Amino acid sequence: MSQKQTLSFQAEVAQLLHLVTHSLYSNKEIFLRELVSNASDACDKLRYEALENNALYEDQPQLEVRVAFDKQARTLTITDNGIGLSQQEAIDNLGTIAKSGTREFLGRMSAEQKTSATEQGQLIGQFGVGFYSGFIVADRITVESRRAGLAPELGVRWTSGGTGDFEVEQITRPERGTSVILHLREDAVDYLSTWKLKSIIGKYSDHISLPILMRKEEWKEGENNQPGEMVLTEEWETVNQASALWSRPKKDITPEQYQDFYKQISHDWEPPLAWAHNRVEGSTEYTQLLFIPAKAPFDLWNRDKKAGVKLYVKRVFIMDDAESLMPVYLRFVKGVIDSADLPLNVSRELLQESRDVRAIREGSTRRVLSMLEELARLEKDESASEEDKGKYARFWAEFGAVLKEGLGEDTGNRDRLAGLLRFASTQSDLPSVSLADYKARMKEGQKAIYYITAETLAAARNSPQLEVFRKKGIEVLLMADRVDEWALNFLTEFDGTPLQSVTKGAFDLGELQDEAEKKAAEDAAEAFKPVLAKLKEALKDRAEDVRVTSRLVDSPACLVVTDGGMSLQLARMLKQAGQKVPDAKPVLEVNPEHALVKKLDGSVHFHDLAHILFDQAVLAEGGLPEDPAAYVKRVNALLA
Ligand SMILES: Nc1ncnc2c1ncn2[C@@H]1O[C@H](COP(=O)(O)OP(=O)(O)OP(=O)(O)O)[C@@H](O)[C@H]1O
Repeated sequence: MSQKQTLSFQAEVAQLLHLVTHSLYSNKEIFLRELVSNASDACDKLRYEALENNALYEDQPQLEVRVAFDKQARTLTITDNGIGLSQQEAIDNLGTIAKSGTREFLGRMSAEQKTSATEQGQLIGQFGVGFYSGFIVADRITVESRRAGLAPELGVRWTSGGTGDFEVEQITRPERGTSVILHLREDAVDYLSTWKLKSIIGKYSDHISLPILMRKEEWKEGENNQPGEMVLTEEWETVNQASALWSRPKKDITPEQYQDFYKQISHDWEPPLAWAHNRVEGSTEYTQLLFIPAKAPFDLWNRDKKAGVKLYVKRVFIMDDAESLMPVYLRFVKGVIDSADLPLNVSRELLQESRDVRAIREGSTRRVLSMLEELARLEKDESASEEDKGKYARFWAEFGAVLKEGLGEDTGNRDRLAGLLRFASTQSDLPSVSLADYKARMKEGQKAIYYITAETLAAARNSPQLEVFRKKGIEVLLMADRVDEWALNFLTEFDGTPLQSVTKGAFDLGELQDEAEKKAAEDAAEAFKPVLAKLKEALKDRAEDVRVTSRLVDSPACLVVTDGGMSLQLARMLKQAGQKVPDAKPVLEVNPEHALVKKLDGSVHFHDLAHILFDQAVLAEGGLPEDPAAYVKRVNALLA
C-alpha cells in the first residue's frame, strides 16, 4: 500500500464513537489514562515478544512513553516505543472493536437512552472505550506507527475525524512504536499545560511501570518589561513514579493509590469494595493485589469473558486473560498476580498444567473468600462505619448469583461458600439471611433448613407449600435466582443440618408436629382412602401418585416431586432452553380439610373437579395447564 486509502469504521465503532463524544463529557480527562495505558500495553507486548527475538529492541532497549504538546498547533501527542502497528494492524485494530459482547453492550446503551449522561458515561467507562476516548477531546486523531522488526518504510499513518471513516497511508518512520496525535477541540485547550497533564498522569498512571516523560519547563523572565512565563526546554523528565504499585511495600501505598490503580485496570469509576495486597512466600512465591468491584460489569453473565486478573512474571506483563488464575465463579475479581517463579515465556498450555499456577489459583481463591468473609463480618460489627456495614449487602446484590456457581464448581471451598450465601426468607424481604442466621432461629425440634425455589420471589413467597410453615412460624428460605436450583443440588447440608426443599419429597415435619396432629392426619388419610383411589384413577395420566397432605392450610392441592427429582420449575426452565427433560410425573397432594376437596366425595362433577384441582396446582406453582382451553371449559361448566 502506498496510496492513501479511505476505509469505513465497523458499524459498532461508529456507534461507540457517537456515544463517546456525547456521554463522556463530564469525565473528559480519562482519555489520557486510556492512551497512556495503551502505550504501556504496547511496551509490555514488545517486551514479551522480545523474549523470543531480542532483535526487536533494535537499538532502543529502554521502553518509555512520552507526552508532549504544541500550543501553536493545538496538538497533544502520546508516543511510545512499544510494539507498534503494521498497516494491516492499524486497519484492523483502530477500525473495529474486537471485544466480545460489544453488540449487546451497544444495544443496552441505546435501550438506556433515557438514563443520564453521567450514568451512560459510567457504563461506557466500564466497557472500556480505550483508544476511541481520544475523540472526547480531539476532533481529529492521527496515529503514526511502525511495528517493531519492520523496515522504516513500512510505517503507517492513520487519521480520522471520528465519524464514519478513516484514512490510512504508508509512511517512513525510523522510530519503532506509535505516536497518537490529538488535534484538540477548542474546548479542550486546557490540556495544553504541563501542570494539568502532570496532575492527570499522577492521578491515573503513577503506577505504570514504565517511565512517562514530559519536557521540562523552566521559568523565563520577560524581556522589555513583559511578564515572565514558563517555557518548555529540550530536556525530558520522568513524571510518574514508574514502579509497579504492587511491588511497593504496603505501608507506602495510600488507599487513594489503591483505588486509582483499581480504576485504571478496571475502567470502573467507582472505588472497589475491598482489596487485598500480599506477598505470598513458600514453595511458590508471588504477589497478589486483588480487588472486589462495587458494581457488576455489563457482561458478568458471559462466562467466557476475559478474566479480570492480569498475570505478570517479575513485573513483566504476560497476559490478561489468564483464566487459570481464578475460578470462573470469581470472574468479577480484578487485579494483578506477579509470580517470581514462572518462566517469562510461559505459554497458555503451560499455565494450565503448572503446579505453581495451581498453587497461585488456590491461594488467590482463598484470599478472595477471606476478603468476602471480612466484608460479611463487618455487617455485624457494631464498631464498623455504616458504609462498611453495608458493603457485603452491596456485594451480594451485584455478585451473589455468580458466587453461587462456586457451590458446584469449587467443592474444596464449598463450606466457606455456604457461609457466604444470603437469602430472602419468609421472615426477611431482603436477601440478607445467612444459613447461620437461619440455624440460630430454628424452632426446637426442627431438623432441616427449609427452602423453596421459584421463578420469582413473589411466586416463592405465595406458594401454597409454605402454608403450614407459616402457620407454625417456621422460616423458609426463598430462592429465585436461575442458578439456585442447580447450585442447591451441591449443597445438601450446612453445619450438620440438611437442606430440604419444601416442594420435594413427602411432607414430614418430624418433631414439629405433635402427636395429636399426626394422629388427625393419619385419620384423615384413612377416611379419605376411597376418594384418593378415585382421584388416582381420574388423574392416572398426569400424576404419579395422589396423597393426602398436612402441608396445606388454605389451598386445596399442590404438586410435589419425589426426593432427588428435578423440580417442576427447573424442568420448565430447561424445556424453554430447548433441552431434553426426562418425563417425570409429579405427585398431587390434597388438603382433606379444604371445602373443594371435601366436595369431591359423591360429586357428579368428580372427574372435572379432579382435573381442575390438578391444573390449579400447576398454576399456583407458576406453570401453565397442559391444555389451558380444557381447563377454562371445565371451570366455566362449574360456574355456570
Ligand atoms: N499505542 C499503541 N501501540 C500499539 N497498538 C495499539 C496502541 N494503541 C492501541 N493499539 C491497538 O489498538 C487496539 C484497540 O485499542 P483500544 O484501546 O480501543 O482497545 P484495547 O486496548 O484492546 O482494550 P482496552 O482499552 O479495554 O484494554 C489495541 O488492542 C491495540 O492492538
